[in-house]
Amino acid sequence: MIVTLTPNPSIDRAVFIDALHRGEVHRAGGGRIDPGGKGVNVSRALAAQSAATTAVLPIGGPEGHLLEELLDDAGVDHCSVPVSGTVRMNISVLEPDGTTTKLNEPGPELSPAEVDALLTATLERAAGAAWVVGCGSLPPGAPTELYAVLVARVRERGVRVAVDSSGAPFAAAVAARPSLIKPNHEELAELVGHALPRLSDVRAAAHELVADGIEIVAVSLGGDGALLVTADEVVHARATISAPLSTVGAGDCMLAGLLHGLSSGQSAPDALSTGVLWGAAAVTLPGSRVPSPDDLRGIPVEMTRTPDLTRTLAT
Ligand SMILES: Nc1ncnc2c1ncn2[C@@H]1O[C@H](COP(=O)(O)OP(=O)(O)O)[C@@H](O)[C@H]1O
Ligand SMILES: O=P(O)(O)OC[C@H]1O[C@](O)(COP(=O)(O)O)[C@@H](O)[C@@H]1O
Repeated sequence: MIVTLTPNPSIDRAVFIDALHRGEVHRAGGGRIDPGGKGVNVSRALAAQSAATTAVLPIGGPEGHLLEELLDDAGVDHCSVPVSGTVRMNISVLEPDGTTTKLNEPGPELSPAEVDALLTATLERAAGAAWVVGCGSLPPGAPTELYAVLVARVRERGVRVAVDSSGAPFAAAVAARPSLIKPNHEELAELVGHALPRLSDVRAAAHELVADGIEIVAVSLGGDGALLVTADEVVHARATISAPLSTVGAGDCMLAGLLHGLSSGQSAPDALSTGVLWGAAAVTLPGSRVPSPDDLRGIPVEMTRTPDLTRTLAT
């Protein structure tokens, strides 16, 4: 069982247009809505592969009801914590060449009691879980230390904990030493405070974090795949997708595949390959649709324990 906590979930609306022109009226060729928020996407990706998962999330307002309906339709088990504000709606504008412009709302203001209720619900479900994972931005009112507190409390219960976030909440969580983190290239650079143009720079930054006590650092690198670093291993995996459709939620699918692999007994390199496969499959799908078992077929993943560290990264 993998328990996800999404303090700031969303309804994701994807709008398809030919080209984005600032300040002009666009007639969209179509659109879709999906349940959203990073932990929600991790749970959706797991549920789509029939893996056990529960998503813990705040629910409020009409968008909250819609989110619950969408999760029910997708067969995603969820634990809704009622809040007085309204779940946000995030918009992705998708152009035919794969260019994605995202507009993310801040989310509802949570009261201290609502934040406590979210943590309590997550800890209740953590018992017996293989992993608890805290994902995404924090809504207004949630303390910067929310993920750091989650890490400490989950670890006390003997359960492994992962975090995927950004900015100050991510830095605070990293200081609390979760078992696993999954920054993307930009988030890792932000965390260590300097640019990481080559794979060797990413490896060095990840090594520093491992030396500080994080067991697994998995860095997603967009079209360059992902690099996983532990105290004993450096592994790179990559899948080539010739015409990516939408990268929204790809990192969440990658994290879901990685955690699923680890909790199913795969070695870290094999689990990384599973993660990269799920992430690559996600970019072949519209909006933030998550891959079905069929979508994973026929995508070859190259994995190596001796990556070319001189590789310059595109992302
Ligand atoms: N253009 C692409 N081609 C192939 N795979 C991709 C592409 N973009 C993303 N991926 C896959 O999705 C994963 C997550 O992508 P990334 O953009 O790094 O995450 P995030 O969504 O967190 O920013 C990558 O590790 C890779 O497996
Ligand atoms: O919590 P944040 O950082 O605002 O991100 C939330 C958004 O990110 C997503 O989880 C997608 O993730 P990506 O950043 O990987 O595209 C959406 O479902 C959601 O709208």
